[in-house]
Amino acid sequence: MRTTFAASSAGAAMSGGDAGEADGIGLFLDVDGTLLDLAERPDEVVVPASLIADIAAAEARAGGALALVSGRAIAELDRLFAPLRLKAAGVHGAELRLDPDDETLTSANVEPLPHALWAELNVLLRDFPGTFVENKRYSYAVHYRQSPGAGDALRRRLADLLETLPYPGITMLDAHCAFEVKTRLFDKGRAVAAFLAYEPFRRRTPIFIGDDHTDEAGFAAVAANGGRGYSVGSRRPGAVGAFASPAAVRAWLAAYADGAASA
Ligand SMILES: O=P(O)(O)OC[C@H]1O[C@H](O[C@H]2O[C@H](CO)[C@@H](O)[C@H](O)[C@H]2O)[C@H](O)[C@@H](O)[C@@H]1O
Repeated sequence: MRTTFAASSAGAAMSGGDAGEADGIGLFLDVDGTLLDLAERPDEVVVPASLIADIAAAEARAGGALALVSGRAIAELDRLFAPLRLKAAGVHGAELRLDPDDETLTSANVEPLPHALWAELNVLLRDFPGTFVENKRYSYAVHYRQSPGAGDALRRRLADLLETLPYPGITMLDAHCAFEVKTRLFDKGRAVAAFLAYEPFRRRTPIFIGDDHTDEAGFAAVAANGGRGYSVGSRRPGAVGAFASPAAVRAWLAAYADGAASA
């Protein structure tokens, strides 16, 4: 069963508590292109066994204040990072799991996208061999990694489609060789804000690490709450620094988990 989550009212209902344990940071980690190297297809990513152990140890060092903030669905994150079941935001914040013992919640007012739009996208993609669309209920990700030259034409066709179809409020975001078709009702920034209203994130200094345009809302949210965003590869708008690669993020996480690095 899914429940609707309203960040503001639930946050106000939280009791107080000292969040000053550990070293005072709250870690928000993007997945693809940040913790994991990018792969040709979404189901081809490799999760190093050492990463699972390092995330668990980093979560312990952060006093539990660690969450995945991903474009993937939470069920998919659980499969990738098994046996861990982490605090997580999925599908760019449409799904929230503030406590690993809880079920997955959907953000307030967020509904699955219309099936008719899914059908329209599949028809459109017949003109773009090598592309495909991934159905995440609250977002349809149109992938063109295997047809990289198609990006510009595909962007124009998708924009035209969204303009002409009767689905108000649906937009698309540029991602890595993909366009995320979603409503404007949720994003990674709002997901981070929801976590920050809860223990153990309250009063922590939030750190967000992400790699693409969809992560920029996360960088803005941590900056607005006294924290810092770091991108991966190039330095993206809103980030105060950048890791060279996902391998560099994993190395930092391992060092942080060991107590050999801080944030
Ligand atoms: O927010 P993230 O955790 O970074 O997830 C973003 C998207 O990741 C996946 O797509 C991306 O990674 C694939 C595997 O490396 C790659 O083939 C694809 O080109 C990338 O766009 C995932 O499929 C999406 O649903 C996520 O939104």
